[in-house]
Amino acid sequence: MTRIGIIGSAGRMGHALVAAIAAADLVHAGGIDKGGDPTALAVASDVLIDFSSPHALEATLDAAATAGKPIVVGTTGLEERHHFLLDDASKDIAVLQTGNTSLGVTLLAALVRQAAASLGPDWDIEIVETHHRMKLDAPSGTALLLGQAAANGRELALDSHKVSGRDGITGARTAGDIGFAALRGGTVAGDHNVHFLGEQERISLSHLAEDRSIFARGAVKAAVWLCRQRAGRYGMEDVLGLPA
Ligand SMILES: NC(=O)C1=CN([C@@H]2O[C@H](COP(=O)(O)OP(=O)(O)OC[C@H]3O[C@@H](n4cnc5c(N)ncnc54)[C@H](OP(=O)(O)O)[C@@H]3O)[C@@H](O)[C@H]2O)C=CC1
Ligand SMILES: O=C(O)C1=N[C@H](C(=O)O)C[C@H](O)C1
Repeated sequence: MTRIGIIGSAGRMGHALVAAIAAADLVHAGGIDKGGDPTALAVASDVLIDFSSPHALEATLDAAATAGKPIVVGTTGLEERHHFLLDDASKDIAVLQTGNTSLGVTLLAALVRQAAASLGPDWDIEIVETHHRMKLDAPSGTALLLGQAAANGRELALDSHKVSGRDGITGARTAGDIGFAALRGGTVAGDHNVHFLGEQERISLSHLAEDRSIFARGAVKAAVWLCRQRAGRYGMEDVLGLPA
């Protein structure tokens, strides 16, 4: 039976993961939080799942690569340098990183890509996300993932078209921008709305997470799948057999 080690085990997602591992009849190999030893955890596990902090990533990837164990990274707030670290580790081990491990958002990303490609550049794209008051990063990893899907559909680079958190005299909207707005409050597990705004008509594609158990189930499914993969970089669409 697959032994799963958790980075960020005492957190909200850590608790949800422990429940999902038990529900899937798998083995919880242990967990660490800030100050814990990722090397010992990697040795004791068949696969690692990391839902913690970007600050943990470098040491966690080193531990996974040294022990030769695959890793699912769900932590958000990652910067370009973290993606270089992920690319580097994926030369030696199987690495799956995603801003959202749910089935629903993975499907939504494919739909957003298709809609962006079909509607064309005359339709403005705005992404609105709502999360609980404790969330540390914005825009959410999911919003960025959906923005990337829209940019892929339009065959353009998200970095040069991303506009986040407008305030003040912003001027008129630039054609081709992909806008992001973040709301924070209460206990919302994660709502994402992708708006396509055209001339006299609008389309909105949405995903509403009712409980973070959906992320935990997806992460556990991904971890089991990842144990059978070669070294490389993967996404949830690979696990679920959906288009990227
Ligand atoms: N991809 C997805 O589908 C999802 C991603 N997330 C992301 O997962 C992450 C965690 O979310 P959540 O569980 O709500 O957050 P919490 O704050 O509840 O938990 C984070 C945990 O990580 C631990 N941690 C912090 N720094 C380190 C470190 N350097 N090394 C090891 N452990 C550390 C914390 O320990 P301590 O208390 O000791 O600091 C804490 O137990 C966030 O980035 C969030 O956005 C969340 C849900 C779904
Ligand atoms: O911090 C959270 O809670 C969540 N984080 C992820 C994100 O940043 O998109 C996924 C989910 O929306 C919950």
